[in-house]
Amino acid sequence: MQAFLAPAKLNLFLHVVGRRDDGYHLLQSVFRFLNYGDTVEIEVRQDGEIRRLNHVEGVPEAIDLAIRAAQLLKQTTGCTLGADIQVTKHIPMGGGLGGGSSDAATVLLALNRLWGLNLSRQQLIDLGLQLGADVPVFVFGESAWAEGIGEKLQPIKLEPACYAVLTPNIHVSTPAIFSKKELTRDTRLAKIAAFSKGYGHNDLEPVVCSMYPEVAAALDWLKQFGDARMSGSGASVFVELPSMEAANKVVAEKPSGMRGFAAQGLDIHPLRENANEQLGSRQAG
Ligand SMILES: C[C@](O)(CO)[C@H](O)COP(=O)(O)OP(=O)(O)OC[C@H]1O[C@@H](n2ccc(N)nc2=O)[C@H](O)[C@@H]1O
Ligand SMILES: Nc1ncnc2c1ncn2[C@@H]1O[C@H](COP(=O)(O)OP(=O)(O)OP(=O)(O)O)[C@@H](O)[C@H]1O
Repeated sequence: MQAFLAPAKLNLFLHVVGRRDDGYHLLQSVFRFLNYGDTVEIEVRQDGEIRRLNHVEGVPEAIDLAIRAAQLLKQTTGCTLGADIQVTKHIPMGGGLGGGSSDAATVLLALNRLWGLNLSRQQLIDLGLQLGADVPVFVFGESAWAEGIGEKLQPIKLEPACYAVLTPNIHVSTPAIFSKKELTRDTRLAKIAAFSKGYGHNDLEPVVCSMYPEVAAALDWLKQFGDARMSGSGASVFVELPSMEAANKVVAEKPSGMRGFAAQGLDIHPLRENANEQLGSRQAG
């Protein structure tokens, strides 16, 4: 089996700027990957079957985004090969860190190569969007300024940074948060040039904090160390710290009732180079 990283992401800020007719929300956000994530192991099968080797608590095979990504890629391309897929989860589920989405993107990127499909990065982004709004950025593969529902992506240069990430032991439902009446949906549109460290806020944060006191408490505690924020639709909260030593120290001192890890920003997705090669060979051919 070949092993691939599916990194976690942070939303450094997240503005809700509108709503589409289909109910999906228009966002502006900066996505940053972390050098912490799930491990996705894949082995090509000659018989065309797609099989999940692991059990994920609460995630039946039929809805597992890693498996659905493989099935979608197979259906779309008519590839006759299959795959054994094993995901070792480290990213807290429903944590706003994009775990399932990242697993799906890693499967798309890895199978594109292992099945010899030569789909372009843009084709994989389009497929990823069918699986979820957070999948495209992982296929895009670098720190991004995101618009639309998360599929309009521009690269953005970010300073190196270390983070402490805490996840209260609760599960936040993304659709439930987006459907709340109290959610503000009219933050003013900004340009990418407006972004610098500490920019913006997370519009979903007050809604999640009012529904889940555990998230409010985690944020309050983390704010003693800096400008703490929630990622995505929560429940995870994070703060930037000057070093990994400082980040590890914060995680070691975290209050009970939550998970935590320290990580560094990851500028390029480990599978990004492969996507580029595919793109390059396609253009050359
Ligand atoms: C909050 C973020 O994590 C920020 O990165 C993402 O926008 C969420 O992305 P995701 O978990 O991949 O979300 P999806 O699985 O596509 O959507 C779940 C549900 O969240 C709501 N949703 C999601 C994304 C978005 N831009 N607007 C929405 O209103 C919709 O009700 C949708 O049915
Ligand atoms: N491979 C997978 N890993 C984790 N969750 C998955 C997976 N496949 C499907 N899911 C489903 O997706 C839900 C959300 O999980 P995920 O970890 O992606 O949330 P999240 O970090 O809040 O995502 P996002 O930030 O994209 O909203 C889970 O509760 C689970 O039902």
